[in-house]
Amino acid sequence: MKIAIAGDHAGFELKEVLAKALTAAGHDVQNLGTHDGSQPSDYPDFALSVGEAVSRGDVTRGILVCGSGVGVSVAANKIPGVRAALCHDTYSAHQGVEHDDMNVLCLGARIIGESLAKELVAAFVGASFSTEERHARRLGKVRSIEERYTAGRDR
Ligand SMILES: O=C(CO)[C@H](O)[C@H](O)[C@H](O)COP(=O)(O)O
Repeated sequence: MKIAIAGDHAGFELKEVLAKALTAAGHDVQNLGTHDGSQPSDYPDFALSVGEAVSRGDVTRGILVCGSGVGVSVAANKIPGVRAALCHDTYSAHQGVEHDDMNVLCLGARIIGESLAKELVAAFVGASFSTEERHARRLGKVRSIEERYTAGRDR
């Protein structure tokens, strides 16, 4: 799977660990920074990079890591076509894909450890959107909300 991953200074170390693990598992990983965790950086910049890669269809999924996971999830969800969520339990990490077609997983490096983060990522990338009609119907309603605010605008 093509996956874009990024994070700010707070997420740098965990992001690097996850990028290596995903590559080792055979995924095509685009590491969009930060590439220097010693320098302060701003989470919206990375949410934009990953969100745009997902929105354009350059990658299938995105992963964002900041201190809490909140900042990147707030920022990424501003981008049309992005369905980002902060998940620190494995049920949400796969159910968010199965029911909600979540395409960006957000993690908080100051909250969880490497082992849980790896399990969350595995649950996320291993899940697929359900074929059951009710989920497609609900996703259509989510898309209608987005279209109400983006109609007529350039992406
Ligand atoms: O964790 C976050 C809140 O969602 C942010 O994305 C940043 O990682 C955090 O604010 C960084 O904090 P710092 O005090 O500037 O290191």
